[in-house]
Amino acid sequence: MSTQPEFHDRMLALGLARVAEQAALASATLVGRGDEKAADQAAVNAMREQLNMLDISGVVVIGEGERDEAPMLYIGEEVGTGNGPGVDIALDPLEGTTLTAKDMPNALTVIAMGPRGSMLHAPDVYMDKLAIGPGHPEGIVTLDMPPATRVSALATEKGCLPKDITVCILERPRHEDMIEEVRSTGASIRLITDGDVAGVMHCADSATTGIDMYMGQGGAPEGVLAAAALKCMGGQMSGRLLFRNDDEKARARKAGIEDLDRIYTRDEMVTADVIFAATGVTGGSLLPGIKREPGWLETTTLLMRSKSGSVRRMTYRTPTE
Ligand SMILES: O=P(O)(O)OC[C@H]1O[C@](O)(COP(=O)(O)O)[C@@H](O)[C@@H]1O
Ligand SMILES: [Mn+2]
Repeated sequence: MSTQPEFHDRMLALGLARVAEQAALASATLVGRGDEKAADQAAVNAMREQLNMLDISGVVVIGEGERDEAPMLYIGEEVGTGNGPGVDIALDPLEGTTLTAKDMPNALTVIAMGPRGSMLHAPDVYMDKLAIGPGHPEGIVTLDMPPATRVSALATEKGCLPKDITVCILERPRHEDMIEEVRSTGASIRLITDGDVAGVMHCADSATTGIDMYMGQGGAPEGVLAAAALKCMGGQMSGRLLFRNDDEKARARKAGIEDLDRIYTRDEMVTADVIFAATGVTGGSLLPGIKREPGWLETTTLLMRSKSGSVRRMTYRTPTE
C-alpha cells in the first residue's frame, strides 16, 4: 500500500503563493525593457527553484512546452522534494510576456495545483474558449452558438439588453468576423492584446471589471489555467481544442486525448479541487503590478482554493539589496 500523503490543499496553498510571488519578483527588473525572452526566462527559473523547495512529488502537466522544446518546466518534468503528496501542476510563469516587455496591463505569473489526474493534459495548441461569470444556469451560452446568439442569450438571462453586455476578446486577425458579429448586436467589446487567463478571470467579477463574457481562440494551456481559476472564483467556462495540422493532433493523442472534437466544461478540464495562485507583474483590473521603490519591492497575489471557495489577496514586501 502506498504511504504517500494525500493532497492537502490548505497546507500547500501558502507555498504556492510563494512560487507565484518569486516568479513575479524575478521579472520585476525586466518590466518595460522590451525583452520578452529575458523576462520569461527569469520567471521560469524562479518558479522552478521555488517549486523544487516544496514538499511535493509534483509533475508539470501544463508547462513551458514539450521536453524537446523546453529545457525547464517542460510537460512531464518532476518537481518538488519528492517528500509529499503526488500532485499535478499547471503553470505559466509569465502569462503576458509581451505585456511585461511593453509594460502593458494584466501580465501575471500563474500556477495551479491539484491531486494527480485533476487537470486536462492539454497540449500546446489553440483552444476555442467561452466564459461567463457565476450565478447563471449551466449552459445558457455554449461554444456551438454563434457569437451573436451568445450575447443575446446572456442578455436575456441577465435581464438586460445586448448593448449592456461587454465581451472580452483577444485582438487578432482570426477574430475579425467574431468581433464584427458581436458588435452587430450592439454589445461592447474590450479588446485585449494578450493575456486571456486574465481575460477569462475578468468574467468572475463583472461588477469590478465590467466584463460579462470572454470568447475566442487562445492557448490551450492558458485555457486549463483559466478553468482552474474559475473553479475557485465561480463562473462557467468551456473549451474545445483546435488543431492546425497532424503534428498538433499527434501531440494531443500523445497526451492521452482521444476525442479531438470534444467540448470540455470547466469541471471536465479541472476535475478535482485545486489551488490557484497568480501574482500581478504589471498592474491591471485583477491585481496591482509589482511596486518598485528604492530599498524594497512589493507584490500582490491572488490565492484561491476551489474546495472552500476562499479568495485571498496577499501583499508581500521584501527588501532589496
Ligand atoms: O498570440 P497568440 O498566438 O494569439 O496566442 C494567444 C495566447 O498568448 C497570450 O496572449 C500570451 O501568452 P504568453 O505571454 O504566455 O506567451 C495568451 O494569453 C494567449 O492564450
Ligand atoms: Mn501564457
